[in-house]
Amino acid sequence: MSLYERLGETAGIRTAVDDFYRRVLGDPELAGYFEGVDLAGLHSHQTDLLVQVTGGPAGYTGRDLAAAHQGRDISPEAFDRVVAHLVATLTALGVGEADIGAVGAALTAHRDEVVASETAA
Ligand code: HEM
Repeated sequence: MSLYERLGETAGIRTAVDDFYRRVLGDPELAGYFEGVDLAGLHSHQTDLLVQVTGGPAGYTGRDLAAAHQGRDISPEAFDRVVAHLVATLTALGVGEADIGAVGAALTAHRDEVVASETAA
């Protein structure tokens, strides 16, 4: 069974993404990054991406992660908080520890594309 199936396929992943953004937007240290963002579009792209990377159908049509996050001045601390919220979501939904580790590792692999580099203007 793929991770996609264990997460409850697209419906389960959508539920997880909703819970995840509730946590992120409710975090005063993160909410500012999302001001003025089209949240419906973000939910849908984030769901498609997670479906795709966990072994479900490939349907992600958003920008690549470097382009989506460029110029947002995302700090390493903000990145870690976002990952922690996703771990909290998956824990609350009863996802197993090994699967949470796999999702966490998949996200952390993209750290350099998301976090602002110190030399960026
Ligand atoms: C590995 C971790 C992350 C992944 C996989 C991820 C994934 C995504 C995806 C798929 C999109 C949609 C792109 C599109 O619609 O074209 C997006 C947009 C966005 N992300 Fe992330 N993200 C991550 C970390 C973060 C962090 C740490 C922050 C801020 C603290 C953040 C803030 C945003 C914002 C503000 C947008 C909206 C961009 C826009 O609509 O113009 N992301 N992210």
